[in-house]
Amino acid sequence: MNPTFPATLGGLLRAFIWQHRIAYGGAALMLTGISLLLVWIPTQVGRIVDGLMTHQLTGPAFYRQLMWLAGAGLMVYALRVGWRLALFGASYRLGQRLRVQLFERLGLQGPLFFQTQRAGDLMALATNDVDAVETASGDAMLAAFDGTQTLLLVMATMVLVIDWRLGLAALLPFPFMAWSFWRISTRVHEAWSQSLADFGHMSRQAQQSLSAVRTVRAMGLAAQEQAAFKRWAEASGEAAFRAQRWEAAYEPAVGISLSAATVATLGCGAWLIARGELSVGQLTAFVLLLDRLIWPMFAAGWVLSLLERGRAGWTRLAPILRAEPSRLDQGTAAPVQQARLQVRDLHFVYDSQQRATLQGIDLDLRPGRMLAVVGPTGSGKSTLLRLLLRQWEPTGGTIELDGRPLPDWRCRALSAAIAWVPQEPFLFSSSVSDNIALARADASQALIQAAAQAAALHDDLVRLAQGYATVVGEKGVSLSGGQRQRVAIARALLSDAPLTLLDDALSAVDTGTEARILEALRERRRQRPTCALVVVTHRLSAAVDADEIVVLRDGRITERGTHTELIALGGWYATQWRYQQLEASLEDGEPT
Ligand SMILES: Nc1ncnc2c1ncn2[C@@H]1O[C@H](COP(=O)(O)OP(=O)(O)OP(=O)(O)O)[C@@H](O)[C@H]1O
Repeated sequence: MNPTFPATLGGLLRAFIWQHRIAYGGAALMLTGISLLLVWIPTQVGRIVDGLMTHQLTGPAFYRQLMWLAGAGLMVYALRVGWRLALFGASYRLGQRLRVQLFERLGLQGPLFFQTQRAGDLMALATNDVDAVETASGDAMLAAFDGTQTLLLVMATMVLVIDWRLGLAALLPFPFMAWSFWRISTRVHEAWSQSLADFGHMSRQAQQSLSAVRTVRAMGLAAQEQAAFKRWAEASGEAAFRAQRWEAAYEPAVGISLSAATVATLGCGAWLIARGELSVGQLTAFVLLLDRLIWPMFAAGWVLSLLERGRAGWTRLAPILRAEPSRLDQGTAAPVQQARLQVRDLHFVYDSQQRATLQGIDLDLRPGRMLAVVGPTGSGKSTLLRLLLRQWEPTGGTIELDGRPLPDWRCRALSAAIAWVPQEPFLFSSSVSDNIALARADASQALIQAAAQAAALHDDLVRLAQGYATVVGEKGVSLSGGQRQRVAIARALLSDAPLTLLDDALSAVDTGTEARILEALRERRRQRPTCALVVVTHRLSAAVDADEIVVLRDGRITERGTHTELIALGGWYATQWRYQQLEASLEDGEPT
């Protein structure tokens, strides 16, 4: 577990408040000033009432007292603005820090993590759950401090300054209120936890439906997806409303308790006035002070509710923020100079699989050369590339690039050294130009165009209304599958990476285009002899010119050699080649 973040909300808030002690201290001082003034005002009113009743307060002295009251009111206003700026300024920083760290942490996680976490849930964490923790560090801290302080000050003034017997009478209903608060806060916590969990489900549902919008429509699943979304939205809303309903019960509990306290105070006060032990002004001040207790009572309920929400949010956030990165970046070597690849006795087993996906793989790829990996579907070809990219760690054996094991390289250096074109390339929702220049933001338009030409994409692009400036839509929806593949190939051609990995990346182009692209890649190796190419392909025509072809079957290399050698061997490769040649000639209408 990553120790940067404490496991509990209490721990997090303590650490954060200590870190921002000046802002919190300033807010606390201003709140104390407000509480003192708010307690002083009723006692001042009491003094004025007594002065008026005894005719001792008249003329300028009376107006002076009124001015003091007005001054105190203005001061309260100014201090209220001050604490808000200090406190909320700090609590927003917590929200911001949590969001940034969440994003950074997600960047350190590998595929295994994302196999168990869903994007929608992670979005809900970054929005709703962070909000809940932020509010707990701002509003809740304010209400807890201010409520407690006001309560203590008001009680002390009632008991010590006015009359302790009145104070005792006013306290009689308080045990009932404490019991009600405890009951209500338990229910509020349950309801908020449920609401946040259901909100996560709702976000996940929305993310899933929107990212697969074409499939959803094509399969006529829109109504079903909408119903699922509605179900989670309703469940989340219902749980939030349940929490609000329980929170609403605070008000009657406070109202009943304060009414009972007022009745007890008036009864006891009348008795004390009759005995000549209390003045009318003192009773007035006391009753006004009772009013000051409303805020601490509400604050108690509010604080409990906000902290419960914050706790529910933190319970979901902390495991993600504290999770160890699944891809350790402890290497120091950089940059990779040349694409020399050595794989020795490589084994790999996916956690969820019983059998090894790769077993005893040995490969040698020298700069300037091309390796082709072929084999039946599910034989482990893409897995091999994922291990080269360090998306997964081998369970046995070693992979060396430019003479060093992969973990010795800085992750950034490794990413910069390998241009990977996956089976389904990802395009960002920006222009085609930007998508091609992703790995080289400084590339000129001429270079981008040259890469597009080499990837046999240029002619397609000039036919688009906006040309290279065409925005490709989310995930590149406005381009065909073959165009998306060629944008990704142009991206690889433009990058400085010495090692290029094509994972069945020519499957959506015709054989003529495939040949042009392979020729461009060969030309690149000729111009930059430090570069090498690994091509995973089902179509053997893409492997013919490779310096070495390996056949993977059930995770093992069963055949290896050049095209001519493998044809002579008469194994899987030779059979597939004959079959694919026959298929191609039938498509061309040339019966053999
Ligand atoms: N993330 C994963 N978790 C568990 N098993 C996986 C995962 N990815 C792939 N596999 C399994 O590993 C095996 C090899 O898959 P891989 O994608 O490497 O095959 P491939 O040769 O590239 O297949 P294709 O030619 O169809 O793309 C398959 O049995 C697959 O089910």
